[in-house]
Amino acid sequence: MSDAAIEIKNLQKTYKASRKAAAKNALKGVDLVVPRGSIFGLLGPNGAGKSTMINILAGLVNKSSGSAKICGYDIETQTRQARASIGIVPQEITMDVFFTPYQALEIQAGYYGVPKSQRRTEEILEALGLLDKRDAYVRQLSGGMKRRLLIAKALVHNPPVLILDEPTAGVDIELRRQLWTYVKELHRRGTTIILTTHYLEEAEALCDQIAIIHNGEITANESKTALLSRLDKRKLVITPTENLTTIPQSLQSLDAEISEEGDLVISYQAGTDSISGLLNQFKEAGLSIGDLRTEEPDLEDVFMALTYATDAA
Ligand SMILES: Nc1ncnc2c1ncn2[C@@H]1O[C@H](COP(=O)(O)OP(=O)(O)OP(=O)(O)O)[C@@H](O)[C@H]1O
Repeated sequence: MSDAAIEIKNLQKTYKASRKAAAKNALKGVDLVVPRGSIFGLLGPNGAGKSTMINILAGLVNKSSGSAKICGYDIETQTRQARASIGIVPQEITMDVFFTPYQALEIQAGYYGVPKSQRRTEEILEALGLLDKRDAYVRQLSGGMKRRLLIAKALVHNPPVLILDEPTAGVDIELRRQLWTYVKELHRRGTTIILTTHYLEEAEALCDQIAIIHNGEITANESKTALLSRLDKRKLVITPTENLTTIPQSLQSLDAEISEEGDLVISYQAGTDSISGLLNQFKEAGLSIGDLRTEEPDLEDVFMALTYATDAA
């Protein structure tokens, strides 16, 4: 059995020009390996190519060149096994509203050829908190319930790989927590999870490996810890004893700002700038320190640096 849940090699996609738009090179030779058993975050700004990549894996978009395997099965030559190995929770809520959740899952199971004796319809409905809605019409479900039903549909054939495309966009915090509890449970039982999200703190909390895609190219792909340690920018947050409303003249050469709380926040390079030097400058400006702390970069800082640094250059 292949060690990789997903193995993509030199994947390219060019959307043909239409009357309304020029041709678009959406994926420019992507190489990506998603290890089995990981919770893998795929991050990128709007239009980066995430959906194109996912849709190629799902068989909804044809690649222009390159290859992709799901659990070792080539999407082109072993299409049936590749499709059976993956469940996809789409971004948009698209569902036939005239069925009940129970019927929707049964139809989906039929579509995947799951024999009646092996169906887990009730179990899945229960796991996603939808059992009491099993016979309600989908159109009567709340937005959050519809989203849970989408996850349920992606699970009927028990796929070893589950892709969640922006699953919590517009979902309230309570429901988001519930969804993640269930996703973590699936992961614990051995499912590889791939997640695209705009909520960077969500990727930071959940994913063990993260790839960043930008303009159809992978710009980073490493463990979350390695990614976070990439930036040597740190923040020194000083709470002065006196009220500070403007940055004193002698500190204006620093990368400093005053926060809403009235703290002086100085960004510095770890390893280059010395904290004691910064503190001396602060004291020389005639200020005294009430409190002091340093902050590590978060995923948002790393994402911004990796995604937009090259654009600005
Ligand atoms: N069917 C299509 N025809 C032409 N161009 C397309 C088509 N689908 C996507 N594109 C273009 O390809 C690029 C990548 O789009 P894609 O939807 O893969 O990005 P994304 O990273 O998923 O963005 P988002 O986060 O907004 O969903 C974009 O420039 C988009 O406009």
